[in-house]
Amino acid sequence: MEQKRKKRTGVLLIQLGTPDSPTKSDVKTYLNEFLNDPRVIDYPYLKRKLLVNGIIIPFRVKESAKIYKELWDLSGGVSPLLKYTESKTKLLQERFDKTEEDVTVHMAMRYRKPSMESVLEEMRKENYDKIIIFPLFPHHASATTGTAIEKAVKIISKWWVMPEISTVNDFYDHEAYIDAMVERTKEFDISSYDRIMFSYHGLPDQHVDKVYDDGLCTDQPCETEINQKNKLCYKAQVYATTRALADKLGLKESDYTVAFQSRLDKNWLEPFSDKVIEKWAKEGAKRVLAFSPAFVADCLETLVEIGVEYDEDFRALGGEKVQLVPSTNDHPRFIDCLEDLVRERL
Ligand SMILES: C=CC1=C(C)c2cc3[nH]c(cc4nc(cc5[nH]c(cc1n2)c(C)c5CCC(=O)O)C(CCC(=O)O)=C4C)c(C)c3C=C
Ligand SMILES: [Fe+2]
Repeated sequence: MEQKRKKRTGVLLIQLGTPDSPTKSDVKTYLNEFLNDPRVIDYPYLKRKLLVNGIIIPFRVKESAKIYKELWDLSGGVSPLLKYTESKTKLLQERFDKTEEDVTVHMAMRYRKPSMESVLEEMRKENYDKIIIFPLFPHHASATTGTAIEKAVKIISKWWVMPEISTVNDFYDHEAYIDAMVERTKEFDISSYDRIMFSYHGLPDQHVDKVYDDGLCTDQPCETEINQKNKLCYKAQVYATTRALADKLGLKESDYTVAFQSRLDKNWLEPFSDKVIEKWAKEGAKRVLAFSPAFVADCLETLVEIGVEYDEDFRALGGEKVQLVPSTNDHPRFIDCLEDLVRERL
């Protein structure tokens, strides 16, 4: 009898992407690719072009390049987002190298390099039986998970031979992801902080409203429950992560605040993290512990926005310290999470 052939699986870990370097020209190229994505700035083509290329990029690029330079300086001359995506890929591969399964782990960035086109072309040549598209975002958003899956599927759909395809849509409540965040907290004495913030990347209100066929996100109980209607709503998922984390950290609801950072304009999810920090400083708070669970790798938004800018603003108003809890990065418990999510799909 013929021996059963072993199934070959290729995993594609996808991160958001980062500029090639912190120069103005590389940051401009990155912002141009990123912000012209219709799932990110969801306006009709001409309106988006005018807004992004006529207003946002010209007004933003100088400041963005400056903060990217700060990030590179803080992180040894590399993008931490790229560095940690590479180390996650290597560590996950090592897990599968020790097993019977034939699994190869690749990584790509949705914007810039390594590009999804080039990595998926390598994967096509491998002739995998199955491809697992794995965006590295715990919370589902059209601007992150959605665009990564759409692009991968668009590229694969042009192949002559189609492999089996599986996707990871979210992992906001995966036990190992929550545990990895909790492990990161162990180097801090939570009881020594007078305020605790869970600061998530923001989203325009209209992005969460578009999850619902009738009504708005604010009509839903997203802050207190996940249900059939809001299960893929970013806001509902970040609150669910917060409840799971608070539970494991032994925090009561009154001990912490959920807030949203990195907005481009005022019609984004509220409360805004920077405003909350400002209010706390004015109330006389001295020490803030800030978690940023939407990011599974440290990046501009964690190391510079929270770790430097919020800290400076807080001190300027009389506070002592905004302490960032590092992202899960390549913590072994987070690699457990990745392994688990792949294994469930083999
Ligand atoms: C964690 C999930 C993310 C969501 C949701 C998200 C939405 C979103 N972001 C922008 C605009 C910008 N984001 C920028 C940086 C950035 N964003 C994420 C993740 C999410 N974004 C990451 C991981 C990073 C950092 C990348 C790095 O290189 O370290 C930037 C660039 C920086 C800046 O100029 O401030 C912009 C711009 C929008 C418009 C959006 C949803 C609509
Ligand atoms: Fe962003």
